[in-house]
Amino acid sequence: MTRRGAIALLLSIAWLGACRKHVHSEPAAQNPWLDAAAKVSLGTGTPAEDDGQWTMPAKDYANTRYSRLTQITPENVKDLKLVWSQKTGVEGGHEAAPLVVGRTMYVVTPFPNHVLAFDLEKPGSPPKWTYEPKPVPAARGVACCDLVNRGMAFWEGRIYMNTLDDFTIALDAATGAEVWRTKLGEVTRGETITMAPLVVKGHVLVGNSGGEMGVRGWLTALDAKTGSIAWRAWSTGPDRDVLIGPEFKPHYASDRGADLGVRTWPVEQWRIGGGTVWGFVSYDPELDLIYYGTANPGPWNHEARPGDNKWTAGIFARRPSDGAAIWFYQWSPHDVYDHDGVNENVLFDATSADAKTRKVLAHADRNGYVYVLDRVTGEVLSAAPFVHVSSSNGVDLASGRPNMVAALAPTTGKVTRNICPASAGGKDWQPMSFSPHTGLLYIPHQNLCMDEEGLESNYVEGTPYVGANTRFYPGPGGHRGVLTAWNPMTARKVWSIDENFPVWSGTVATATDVVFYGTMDGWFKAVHARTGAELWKFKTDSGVIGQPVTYRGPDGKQYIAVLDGVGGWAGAVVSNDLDPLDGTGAIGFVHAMADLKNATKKGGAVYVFALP
Ligand SMILES: O=C(O)c1cc(C(=O)O)c2c(n1)C(=O)C(=O)c1cc(C(=O)O)[nH]c1-2
Repeated sequence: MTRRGAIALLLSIAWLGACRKHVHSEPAAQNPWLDAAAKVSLGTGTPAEDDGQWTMPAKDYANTRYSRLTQITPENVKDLKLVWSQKTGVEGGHEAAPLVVGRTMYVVTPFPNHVLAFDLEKPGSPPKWTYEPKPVPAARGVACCDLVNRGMAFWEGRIYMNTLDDFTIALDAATGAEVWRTKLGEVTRGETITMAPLVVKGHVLVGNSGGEMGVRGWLTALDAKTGSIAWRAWSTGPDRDVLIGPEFKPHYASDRGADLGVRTWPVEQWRIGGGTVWGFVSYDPELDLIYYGTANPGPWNHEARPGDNKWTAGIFARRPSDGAAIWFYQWSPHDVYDHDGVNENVLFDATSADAKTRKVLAHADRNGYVYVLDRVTGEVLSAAPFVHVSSSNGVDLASGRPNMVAALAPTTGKVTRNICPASAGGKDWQPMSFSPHTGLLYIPHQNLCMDEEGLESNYVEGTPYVGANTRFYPGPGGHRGVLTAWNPMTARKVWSIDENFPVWSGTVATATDVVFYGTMDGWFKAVHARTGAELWKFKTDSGVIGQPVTYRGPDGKQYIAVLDGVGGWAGAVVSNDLDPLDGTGAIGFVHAMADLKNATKKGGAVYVFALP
């Protein structure tokens, strides 16, 4: 078949798969944490937030993206109207959540990372101030997956932001004046920053990107007042660099022992071994622990790095004051697929069928499993596939390790086919929401498999260090995107909506059982949280990969806001003007996205909706 023929076939398969809705049921295992009688609640670890505002991308420290606002309901959401919209002035992958603090909305764009403050009190919400940090253009050349920025954080009168060229900056929220800026990394080494900072007890927590460039990952805490660096916890290397000390008590034996961040790697490989920290950070104020994931070990070609490659592709619990590691768990020991481990961790309380209550976290990993972990100890309570998984056969709860299918591990010079999920995973960075009202997670994700061939790779500072040829294509069913409503206490899908393109936006859930999400072909949708029934949709100019938010405006009304501007890894074919006929583009993602150019165009705007 010709390449064009193959693409046409792929398109028609994908189209057939678009927008179907499924209701699913599978028997649950014998596990008191997997039982219809198990209950969830927001729990004592979640402080009561002011639902009128949205001060951090994840809404709250627990990363719920859940709002208690009730004006917009399943009955009246069909009447939602666009009340204002403004272009950001930048066209590219807009992944950020707008922040709303008091009477102002704050938006950050992809590179060059402009910040816009909109006055919500004036008609049309005109800009109040803008800030341009002027990152160096060289940062564009080393970002792996588009030039994105996932948002900012508000804390005590200041806005905290990161730039693609490795600065963290504090701005006066009232005026946009720069208060301090601190350089955290080196673009010349391939380091960038795309993640949203989180402020915890006066520390701004920031992690780096560059796992595809031989960067060594870290999470850094800065003093929110002064910008000075309080601590840095590396994701590889000796215990002293990883801030592993006497308090470190991982649940699984394979995470215990001295200097595993060195000893689980070939000599010196940990220095260029990845484990970057580019996802969302959660915080439990009661346990006083932060939770965050570490990304893939580098290079992708795993034959260059035998061993578990600690502490990559896992999750750390740390104390925010000094960064001390408390526990670690590795989703994907010796990750062979770039499955990373940075997806968000949503904190809530769970009561098992036998009436034991534990503080847990839920995590939908790129490796295809939704995990529920005890967040005090790091023990895995359950792990169940939420997408088609061929690369492993379940997770062994005794060891915590996935049962990998050896025959599907890619090798150098040979193409291994039908690896599911693809490198981008069952779900990538796009954050899910959690409703304590329905007890469900609303997971935006993709349905992609891949073929992969390992390549020899040599490390040259500041250049790609991947060592793999990959080719992504739709998974079973032919649709490339899914919104799944998932019960973490039965490990069952309750309903799902198939979308033609990967669902690369965040989701938000409200107390009235409305869930919002966006599609890469530019639909912003509201669905019923209990059934998945479509209730409303609006067509934006460009595809939506941003994180929707909801807030109470100065007039007392409930608003919904979202950014459009297609891009990210999945949308790089449009945002980076890649040739749709060259399937190797964006490390093989373009092969699955050749038709996106026909469905949407570049953009970048904020859209705000309300009832009349
Ligand atoms: O290893 C890394 O440092 C790193 C960084 C990033 C990033 O900063 O955007 C992504 C990834 N990896 C990655 O694996 C990935 O799937 C991904 C998707 C996206 C996106 O914004 O759509 N970024 C990234």
